[in-house]
Amino acid sequence: MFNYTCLNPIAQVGLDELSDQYQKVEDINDADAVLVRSAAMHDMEFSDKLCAIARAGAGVNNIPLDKCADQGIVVFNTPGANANGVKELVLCGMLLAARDIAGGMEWVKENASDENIGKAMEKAKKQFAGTELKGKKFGVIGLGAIGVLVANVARHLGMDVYGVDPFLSVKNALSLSRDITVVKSYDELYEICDYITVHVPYIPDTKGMLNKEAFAKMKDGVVILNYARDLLVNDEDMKAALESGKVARYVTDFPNPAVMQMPHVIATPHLGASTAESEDNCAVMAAHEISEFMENGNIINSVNYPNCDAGVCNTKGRITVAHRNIPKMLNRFTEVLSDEGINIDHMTNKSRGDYSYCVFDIDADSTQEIADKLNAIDGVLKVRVIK
Ligand SMILES: NC(=O)c1ccc[n+]([C@@H]2O[C@H](COP(=O)([O-])OP(=O)(O)OC[C@H]3O[C@@H](n4cnc5c(N)ncnc54)[C@H](O)[C@@H]3O)[C@@H](O)[C@H]2O)c1
Ligand SMILES: O=C(O)CC[C@@H](O)C(=O)O
Repeated sequence: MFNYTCLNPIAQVGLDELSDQYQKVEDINDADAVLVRSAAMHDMEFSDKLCAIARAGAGVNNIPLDKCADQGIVVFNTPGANANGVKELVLCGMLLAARDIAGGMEWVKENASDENIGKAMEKAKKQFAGTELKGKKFGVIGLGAIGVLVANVARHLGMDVYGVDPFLSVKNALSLSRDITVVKSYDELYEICDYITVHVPYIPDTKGMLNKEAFAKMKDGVVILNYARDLLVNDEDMKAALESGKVARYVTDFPNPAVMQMPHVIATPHLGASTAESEDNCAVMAAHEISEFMENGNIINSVNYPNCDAGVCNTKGRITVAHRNIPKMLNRFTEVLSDEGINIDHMTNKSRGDYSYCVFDIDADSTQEIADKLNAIDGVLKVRVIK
């Protein structure tokens, strides 16, 4: 039996994917696995029992990835599962920025009881007029799951689309409409675009990337869309850019008190992934990742350990070892197993940065005693008896 806990509401359709081998618990200290969305986990302590955290979503900046890796806790996310939900909201944000739809709707509410509203609005409407998206230059920073969809939809609207991504994958490059221009530097994109949208993870390298130096290179009156994370934008510099007119509109899914004091802000309350479809997709993918890991020891879509797929175990036993990526570890593991007279039928070892993960399929039943001996090796972070 495996225990799991949910730190945020997780769509039931996902939880239903967990078999009757799983029971929900309230206390994270009793859990083998955690399902989470945006709950802040940086200040949490994790028990030795905890093996896996699945983020039902893309961004993992709410989870202490290195601390988890050091404790042998594998963290997963659900790549692409909510990308369409975000794409549709970005499209909405572009339209809200191009035309004063919100102002117009507000005016209608205020004048709702005016018998002559039909006449009055024909006079009033000029104050809400805007521009069209067609023909405008649109820049996408980060051509991942969301960025690619946003770039393609903008192209279909007749925009002239540019993208930049220093780590563009072949899969994503192939998913881009052919007439989208991929540029090599942010500067190239900043100089030409009327609309700039950001879809990169929040990591030390991207912190505050939209700052006064970046704004200085952009066209006057540029529209900035941020459906990625608040701290990608330097708030003080954004305030100055909005006040001077350098940035005409800041459309963000991440309001805070400082942002809400700024002029020309269009804000939504982190709604990008809040659609029934995205929530279901993320929950189902997260539940599959947890089941595969808890039941077979396989790692799919991890963000702090290597992916590792040894399939279903067809031998008598399976043991997994999360360990530091340092020399001689495999020698030590095989020594423990051979000292026990155990033959290894199949072994997979994968590494990612400072961490490695090993799956041993053996010709004997795994015992807690063997697991304890492996656990005692310096550099081992977590050993699990799968079978
Ligand atoms: N508003 C929301 O509700 C919502 C929903 C989903 C995701 N997000 C945010 O959007 C981000 C992107 O999501 P995704 O699903 O597209 O992720 P993704 O991993 O598919 O794409 C991220 C892309 O950013 C690129 N990248 C990384 N560092 C970069 C850099 N320094 N400069 C340019 N590109 C860089 C990567 O190569 C990758 O292609 C997430 O990390 C998350 O913070 C927000
Ligand atoms: O869970 C959510 O609602 C938001 C998720 C989103 O920010 C993400 O990074 O996937």
